[in-house]
Amino acid sequence: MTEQSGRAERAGQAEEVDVVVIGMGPGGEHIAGSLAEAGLRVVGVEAELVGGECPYWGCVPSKMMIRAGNLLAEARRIPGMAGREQVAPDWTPVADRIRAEATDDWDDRVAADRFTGKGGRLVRGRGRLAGPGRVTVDGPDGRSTFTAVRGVVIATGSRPRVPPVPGLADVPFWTNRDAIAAKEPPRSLLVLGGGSIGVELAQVYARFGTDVTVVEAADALVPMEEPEAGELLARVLAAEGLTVRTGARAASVRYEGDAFALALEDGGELTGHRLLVATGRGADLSDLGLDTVGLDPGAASLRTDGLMHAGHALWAAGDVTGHGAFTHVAMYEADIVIRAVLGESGPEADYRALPRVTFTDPEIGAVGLTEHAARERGLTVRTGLAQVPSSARGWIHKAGNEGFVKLVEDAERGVLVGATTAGPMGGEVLYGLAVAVQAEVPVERLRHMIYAYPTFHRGVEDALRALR
Ligand SMILES: Cc1cc2nc3c(=O)[nH]c(=O)nc-3n(C[C@H](O)[C@H](O)[C@H](O)COP(=O)(O)OP(=O)(O)OC[C@H]3O[C@@H](n4cnc5c(N)ncnc54)[C@H](O)[C@@H]3O)c2cc1C
Ligand SMILES: NC(=O)c1ccc[n+]([C@@H]2O[C@H](COP(=O)([O-])OP(=O)(O)OC[C@H]3O[C@@H](n4cnc5c(N)ncnc54)[C@H](O)[C@@H]3O)[C@@H](O)[C@H]2O)c1
Repeated sequence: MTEQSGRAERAGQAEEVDVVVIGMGPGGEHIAGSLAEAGLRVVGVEAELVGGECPYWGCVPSKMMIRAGNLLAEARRIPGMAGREQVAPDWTPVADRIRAEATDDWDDRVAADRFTGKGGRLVRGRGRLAGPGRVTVDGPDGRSTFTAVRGVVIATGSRPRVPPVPGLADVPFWTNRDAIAAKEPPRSLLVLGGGSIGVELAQVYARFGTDVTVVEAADALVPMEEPEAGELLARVLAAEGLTVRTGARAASVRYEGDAFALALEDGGELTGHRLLVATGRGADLSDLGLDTVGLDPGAASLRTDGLMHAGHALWAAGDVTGHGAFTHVAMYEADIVIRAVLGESGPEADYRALPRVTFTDPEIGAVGLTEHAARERGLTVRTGLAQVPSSARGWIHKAGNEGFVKLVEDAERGVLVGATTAGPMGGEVLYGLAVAVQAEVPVERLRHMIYAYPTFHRGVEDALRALR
């Protein structure tokens, strides 16, 4: 604390700074750090850990778990391909690695020092707006108030959405945080929700010996993606011994002894030693003081324009904007905010080629519109589908080669508006198609280029040939 800020706080006055960033997840940390490096007086406000959900309870530790699960799965593919295998899964190195390498045992000192090393000032506590350009923070040392002369950035992320299933609020269910911090795999696990979190964590735990059941209300797993992706995952997960229940709605939940009982609307009942609720995430705008700047605290997300303005001298980035709960969206929007605050020109936000990767095995890469979404928009759609196992590389790969490439073309313009790449390294195969969607490369051009043999991405050429 500087002498001036100490005096201001003791006197109960507002301290003047250039920018206040509320929420220091991937989006907020990038904005606050970059603006501080640019020489602005920046206060970063964080209620929990600098770095947010991604490094401590999200992307990073979950992908460490997935890497470990994939190693086991690859070893189990050795018979018939490369000899004999004897695999003994052990969660200890996974849990240890998450503590030692990913999260420092959920200690954010390195991230906090990184920010202050750039010249920023970290204020711990819960921030809220108290009028235009004014922020109060309630923290361990009491309340501080700031006036941000350039403006305020809201990057408060999202939190799990818990459905109103009778009994659920009264039982000790897991969210992603418990599933990431677990020191041992449970004997059995019920997973409510078959979206990204549900399927990624379900497959990992099953590979470490947990008896897993996935309960998804929609008719398919990962229902926001192409139906072929959900069908593929259901088939693969079932082959690995998981139980997958789609079109299944939970009617009530009980916790008795050491087990959960999940009653379904169709009359069935499922049991498990742990219950992971992974039914989506959403922003919580209720306690951000949005009413003090004329915005609706009851909205589902913070509406922004193309330069991420949520209001006058007020910007937002990341999950809170509702454009896709992904770290790459938070970072992309953060870059736009940084430019806007610094008065630099640049393109507005463009979500046409928003990439998603579900890191199951097979990975599900997707970009742009699904066939359904494209038809809903009234486009004249042609689709092309190619199966990975029938490609040269897929056939060579053999064990674990399930997957497909699906292309969605706006036939009137002759450009791709969406693509899905499921299979080994599906998320990496996606890249070329993300460029094609973003740059609107004519399908005719894509047809007449050279695809290296025998790569997985050569399936794109087959799918282009199948467009109709
Ligand atoms: C299990 C899991 C796996 C995931 N895997 C991936 C993946 O592989 N790839 C990917 O792209 N995305 C993944 N995500 C999503 C990714 O974690 C989020 O999209 C990303 O963290 C969003 O960043 P953010 O900055 O918007 O918000 P967050 O990371 O949510 O950070 C927001 C921060 O704001 C703080 N905060 C909130 N309110 C206040 C307040 N009033 N005052 C002060 N501080 C406040 C919070 O404490 C938090 O630290 C995953 C998420 C989960 C849960
Ligand atoms: N690989 C990645 O990039 C990655 C990984 C994990 C999470 N994430 C991000 O985090 C967000 C949240 O993940 P998520 O998996 O919780 O949400 P999600 O929106 O991906 O999936 C939630 C699923 O739960 C289902 N559902 C909702 N209510 C239900 C109910 N009562 N009973 C049964 N099923 C129900 C939905 O139909 C949906 O399929 C994702 O949208 C994604 O943006 C990304």
